Amino acid sequence: MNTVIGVIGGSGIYDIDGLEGAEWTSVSSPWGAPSDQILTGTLEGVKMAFLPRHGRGHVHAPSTVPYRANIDALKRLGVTDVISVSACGSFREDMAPGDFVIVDQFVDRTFAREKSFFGTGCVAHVSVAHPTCPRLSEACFTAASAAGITVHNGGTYLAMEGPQFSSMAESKMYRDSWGCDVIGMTNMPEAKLAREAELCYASIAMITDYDSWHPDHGAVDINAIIATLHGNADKGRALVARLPALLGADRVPCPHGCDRALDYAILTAPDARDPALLAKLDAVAGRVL
Ligand SMILES: CSC[C@H]1O[C@H](OP(=O)(O)O)[C@H](O)[C@@H]1O
Ligand SMILES: Nc1ncnc2[nH]cnc12
Repeated sequence: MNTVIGVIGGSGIYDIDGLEGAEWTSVSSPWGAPSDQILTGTLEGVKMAFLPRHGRGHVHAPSTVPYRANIDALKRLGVTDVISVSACGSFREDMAPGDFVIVDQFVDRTFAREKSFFGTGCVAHVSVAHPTCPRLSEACFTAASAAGITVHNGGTYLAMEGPQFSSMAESKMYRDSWGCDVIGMTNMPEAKLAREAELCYASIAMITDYDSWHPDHGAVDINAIIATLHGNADKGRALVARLPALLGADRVPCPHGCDRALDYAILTAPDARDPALLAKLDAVAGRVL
């Protein structure tokens, strides 16, 4: 099996350079239109697929990003490993703007998004106890370190609905009572859907601000975020460029079982399954259906 690296670029990252045979490709999905076309190509002999999460021109808000269509479209292109690159705020003094965090846990506070490919007619329950892939996350940490980026290995990401930033009371609660490290608006349900689609998922959080808890930094300022984003985006691209060499073109099964997440997940009896839903699940769950 071949490795195909899928990169979901967040705010400030709308393309990547250096791909051989780069081409923007339209992918249709039964889950609706993805955020944009997908840039496909090869880097150091490894296939890559890049999707701007908000679309080129930043069209989609965090609540309206078509998360299911995006993950389904990447799966249809043969993607095996998804790297999410996102802007985020920090709850930790030592996780400063400009630093990267390889996220390994989430608290999902989103409430206005479709969170599963499954439902009436085909019910499935996958585990997200460990929502990111340790192997892929390790490769991201190694790539970031080699690219000279200040990177923190592990952190809990609070996924909020947005689009407004948090109040100071919320920010302090997420930090002091809930023990979260960073905050953003997009990694959920993306990570859950990647698990349902049996894709390895790693999240690179690029810190742009201290949210609103920090006594010396005041409220989140979008202009300051954008200034930091420009520096972060180049570092993000440098990190991604190192991944093909680390992951290699020949893919061995995930030692953590991400690519077998559906083995025992589907509860609906075969004769009770909804044919229309099964048809939509062809890419995501075709391996087990
Ligand atoms: C530009 S600040 C708020 C915006 O940025 C982040 O987007 P992404 O995760 O796609 O990089 C954050 O989650 C908000 O959507
Ligand atoms: N402070 C913050 N809260 C939520 N999303 C963000 N994206 C960047 N900074 C953020």
